[in-house]
Amino acid sequence: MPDSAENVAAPLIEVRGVTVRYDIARTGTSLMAVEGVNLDIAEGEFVTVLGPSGCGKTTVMNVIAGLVQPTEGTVTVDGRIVTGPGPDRAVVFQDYALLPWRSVFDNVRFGLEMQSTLNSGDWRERVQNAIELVGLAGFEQSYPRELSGGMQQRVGLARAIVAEPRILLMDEPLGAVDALTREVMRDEIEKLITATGKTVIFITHSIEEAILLGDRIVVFKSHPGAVLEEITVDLPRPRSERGAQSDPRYLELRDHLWDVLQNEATAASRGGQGS
Ligand SMILES: Nc1ncnc2c1ncn2[C@@H]1O[C@H](COP(=O)(O)OP(=O)(O)OP(=O)(O)O)[C@@H](O)[C@H]1O
Repeated sequence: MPDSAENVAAPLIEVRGVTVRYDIARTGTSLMAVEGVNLDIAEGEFVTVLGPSGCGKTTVMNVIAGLVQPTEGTVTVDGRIVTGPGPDRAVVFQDYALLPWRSVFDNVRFGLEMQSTLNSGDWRERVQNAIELVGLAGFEQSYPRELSGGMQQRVGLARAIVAEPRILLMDEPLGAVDALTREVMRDEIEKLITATGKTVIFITHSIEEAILLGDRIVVFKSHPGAVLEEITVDLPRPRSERGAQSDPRYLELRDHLWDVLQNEATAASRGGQGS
C-alpha cells in the first residue's frame, strides 16, 4: 500500500497564518511584527531560528509559549489551540530571569511551582535530578549572584526541564555567556536534548550554533517578519565545531546562511514599518 496521509504523524506544533500587530500606545500607531507565519514542527525535532534583529523571532516564540496572542492565525500544540502558557511548554530566556533572592535549588523548584498539577511526592528528587542533569550538583544552596553567567543559564535550563515539558522554547539562551562557555554549553545542550527527546525551538544569532544544533534551520526575514527559508541540516550527530570545519556540507551551509542573512540585514536596514 502506498504511503497515505494517515500514516504521516501530524506535527506536534502547527503555526498557521500567524500575524502579530503590536499597538504602540505612545504614538497611537501599530507595528506589524510578523505576518502570515506558517511553521510545522515535529515531535522530537530541534529547530534553530535565525534572522536579522527585530524580524519577529521572539514574537513567534512568545505566541507558541502562549505569552502573546496573535492578531490573526493560530498555534496548535498536539492538536489543541494555544490560548496561554501551559506545562507542556517551558521557556529559557537569554537573561536567565532567575529570582535573585532564591537559592539554585529554590529557583529550579520554581519551575514546578508554576504547575497547578504539582504532586508533592517526588518534587525534591525531581529538582535534584534537574540540577544534576545540568551539572550543578554541589551548588544547590548558592545564590544567582554567586554564579557565573554560564552557571546561571544552567539554572535557567534546569528550571525549564524540571517540569518535564514536551517542548523547550529557548530564546538566545547562550547569548549572554562568554565564547568558551558558549561552546561547552552548546555541546551539553545537544547531549541533554538528544537524551531526553524533547522538541526544541532555539533562537540564535550564531550561524554556527544554528547548524551545529539544528535538525532544521528556519530563517526569518524582516518588514514584516515572516519565514524566508527552511533548511534541513543533514549532518550526522554528535556534531563538533572542530569536526564540522572540515566538512564540506557544513561549510556550504554556513556560506549559504551568511549570504542569506547578509542580504536580509541590508534589506532590513533599508526597511522599517509602522502604520
Ligand atoms: N511588546 C511589544 N510592543 C511593541 N512592539 C514590540 C513588542 N515586542 C516586540 N516589538 C517589536 O516587534 C518587532 C519584532 O520584535 P522581536 O523581539 O519579536 O524580534 P526578534 O527577531 O526576536 O529581535 P532580536 O533578534 O533583536 O531579539 C520589533 O520591531 C520590535 O520592536
